[in-house]
Amino acid sequence: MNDALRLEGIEKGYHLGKPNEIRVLNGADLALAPGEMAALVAPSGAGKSTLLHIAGLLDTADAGRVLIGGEEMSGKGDRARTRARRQRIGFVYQFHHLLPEFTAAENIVLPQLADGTDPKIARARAEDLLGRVGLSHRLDHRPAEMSGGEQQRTAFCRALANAPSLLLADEPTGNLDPGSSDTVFDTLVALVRETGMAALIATHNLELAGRMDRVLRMQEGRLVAT
Ligand SMILES: Nc1ncnc2c1ncn2[C@@H]1O[C@H](COP(=O)(O)OP(=O)(O)OP(=O)(O)O)[C@@H](O)[C@H]1O
Repeated sequence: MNDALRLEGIEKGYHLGKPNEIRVLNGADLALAPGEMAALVAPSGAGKSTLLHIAGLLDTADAGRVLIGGEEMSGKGDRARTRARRQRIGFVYQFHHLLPEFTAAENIVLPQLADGTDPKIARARAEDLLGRVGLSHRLDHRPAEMSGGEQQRTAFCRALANAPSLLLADEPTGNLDPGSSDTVFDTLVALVRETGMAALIATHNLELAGRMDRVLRMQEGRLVAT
């Protein structure tokens, strides 16, 4: 079976004008099997976000290949990358980035409508997903009317709206206090396990990382097993 995500020889630098070139990724390789959950642990500035953005087709590498479900994405144009991002990849950020003027359910309906799903089916899926993370009573609340943990759980549901095969999360509980971070993280893990997605989750929290199938570190712009 194809890997859910495969990175081969990824290089990335930021060119701020000589002599200020920063090399962040320097031949990073990764193979993530379907259903596998891996943690990405590295100090601040090591390049976790850069790697996740490249894997999530939000940014392009200077060199190397990105394969999603066995399909090479590196050379593809914007339309194909956008479609792959919408259908096959879910992304969770440290801050929820929910649309403030829409309710929790609407935030999960919208990406489905963008993908051509029937509105009734989209609404039913939003209700189902929010129910699974214990938010059936928050369907029609706007983000400002929810707690930080509730907002982040809604953001997880939005990432899963179009049933992607790969979830990428950039410190998904980094913005929450330690107590709610733990329970919200548990919710994310349960949701990923239930759906059988592969997931790559950047976190500073070693205890949370230890609950994944595998923990990866970044060392000199490469990924290494711990
Ligand atoms: N757009 C950019 N332009 C220039 N430099 C950048 C840019 N984005 C990131 N960098 C630099 O690249 C390096 C890696 O950044 P990145 O955000 O990937 O690290 P990180 O491991 O995710 O850090 P954190 O844990 O603090 O979020 C940092 O030194 C950062 O300053």
